[in-house]
Amino acid sequence: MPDPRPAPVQPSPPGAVGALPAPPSLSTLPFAPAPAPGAGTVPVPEDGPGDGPAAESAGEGAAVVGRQSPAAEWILRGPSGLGTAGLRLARREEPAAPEPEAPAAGNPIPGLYHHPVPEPDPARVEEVSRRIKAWALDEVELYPEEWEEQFDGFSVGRYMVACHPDAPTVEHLMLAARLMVAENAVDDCYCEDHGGSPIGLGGRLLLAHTALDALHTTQEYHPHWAQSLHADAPRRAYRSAMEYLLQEAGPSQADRFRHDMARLHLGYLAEAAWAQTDHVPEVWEYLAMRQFNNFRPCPTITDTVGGYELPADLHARPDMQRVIALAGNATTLVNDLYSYTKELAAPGRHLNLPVVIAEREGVPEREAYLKAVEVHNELMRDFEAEAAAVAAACPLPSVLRFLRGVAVWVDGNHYWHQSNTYRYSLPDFW
Ligand SMILES: CC(C)=CCC/C(C)=C(\C)COP(=O)(O)OP(=O)(O)O
Ligand SMILES: [Mg+2]
Repeated sequence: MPDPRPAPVQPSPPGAVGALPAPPSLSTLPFAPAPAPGAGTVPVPEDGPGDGPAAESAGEGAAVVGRQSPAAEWILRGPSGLGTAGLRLARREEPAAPEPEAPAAGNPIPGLYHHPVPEPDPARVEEVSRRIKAWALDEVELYPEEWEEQFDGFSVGRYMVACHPDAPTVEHLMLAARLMVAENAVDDCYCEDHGGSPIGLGGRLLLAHTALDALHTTQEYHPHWAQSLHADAPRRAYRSAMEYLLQEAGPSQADRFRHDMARLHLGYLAEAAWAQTDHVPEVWEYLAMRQFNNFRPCPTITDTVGGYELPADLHARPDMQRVIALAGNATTLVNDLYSYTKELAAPGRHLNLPVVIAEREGVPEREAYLKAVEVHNELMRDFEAEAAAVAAACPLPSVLRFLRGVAVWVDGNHYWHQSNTYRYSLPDFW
C-alpha cells in the first residue's frame, strides 16, 4: 500500500531537543528544593490561586497550584504569560488553534487531584481519528464490523492529542495512537472481554511480544515466526505499530519501549494468575502488579512522539525512573477509579484498587473507593515533587522537556478518562 506519510523527521542526536527553544536562562533559574512528599505545591501566595498558570477553577478536586520554582512550574504546567508563546514545546506543522476551556463532558471524581487541560485541537483529533481507523481497517484488519462502535467510543484521537500537545506532526501522534490501539487489542483479545482468558495467556503474550522484540532464529524456522505475526489482530497491530515506531525512535528509545512492554506483559500475567485461582492480593501486592500492568509504555514514548530524544543514560537515572514509575502508577489508578463501575458490572470479579481495599481491609465499598482516591493523590503529589527534584538536579533541556511531556501525558490521561462517558461512569458515592 502506498505510504501516505510525510518524509520522516530526522532523528535528533542524543541530548538534542528538536525544535524546543530552551526555557529562558535555564541554568540561572532559581530551583526551589522539591516540595516535601504530600505537598506538590508550595502555599498559595497572597495574590491568590488565580495568579498561577494552572490555577483555573475547574471544580472540586481540581488542583490549585500555587507558586513553585519557575522550572518546576515550567515542567508541570508549561510556559505561560507575556512573551512565552515562543516557548511552546515544539513547532507544529500547522498553526495552533486558540485553546478553548476544557469541555463539560463527564465529571471529575470529587477530591481527585488532577490538572484540567485545554480542549485538544479539534482539527488534529479529527485527522488522527480518520487515520487511525484507516490503519485499523485497511492495514491490520483489527476488528470485525460489530466492534466499530466500541472502537469509535474509545476516542483514541482525542486521547492522544490531549496527551501529546507537543507532537510536531500528525504522523508523530499516529505513532502513539497505533501503539495505544494495539496495546488495547492485546488486552481485550488476549486478557479480557473480547475473547481473552487467563488460560494460556503466557504463551499468547510471549509470541505477541516477538512482534516488538524480534525472534532471531535459523533460516528453517524464521518463516514460521514471520508468518505468525499476521495470525491474529493483536499480533498484526503490534507488528505494524512497532514498524512505524522504529522509523522515528532511536535504538535506545525502541529498547526502552520494549522493556516497558515486557513489564506490561509481566503485569498481565500476574493479574491472570490471581484471576485463575480467584486470589485477592494484599493491597501492596495489588499495587505492585498494577505498577507493571500499567500505562507506563505510553508516557515514556513522549520524546519520540515529540520528535526529540531523552538520552538513555538520563532516562536510566534512578531518580528519573522513580518519576516515571510514580507517573505511571498515578495514571493507572485513575483508570481503576474511572472504570470502577464498568468493572463491577462485568462478569466475575475484576480487581481494581477500591475492590482490593474493600476486600483486604474489610471496609465498605464507598470508604474503600475514597481511600483509593487518597492513594492516587499521594502518588500524584509525589510524582510532581520528584519531577521538580529531578529538574533541579539535572536541568538539561531534554530532561525538562521529557518531564514536561510525562506531566502533560498524566493530565491528558485524566482528561480522557473523565470525558469518556461512553466507557466510564462514576459511582454514586457523593
Ligand atoms: C495502553 C496500555 C499500555 C494499557 C496497558 C494497561 C491497561 C490495559 C490499562 C492501564 C487499563 O486498565 P484496564 O484494563 O482496567 O482498562 P479499562 O478499565 O477496561 O478501560
Ligand atoms: Mg480498569
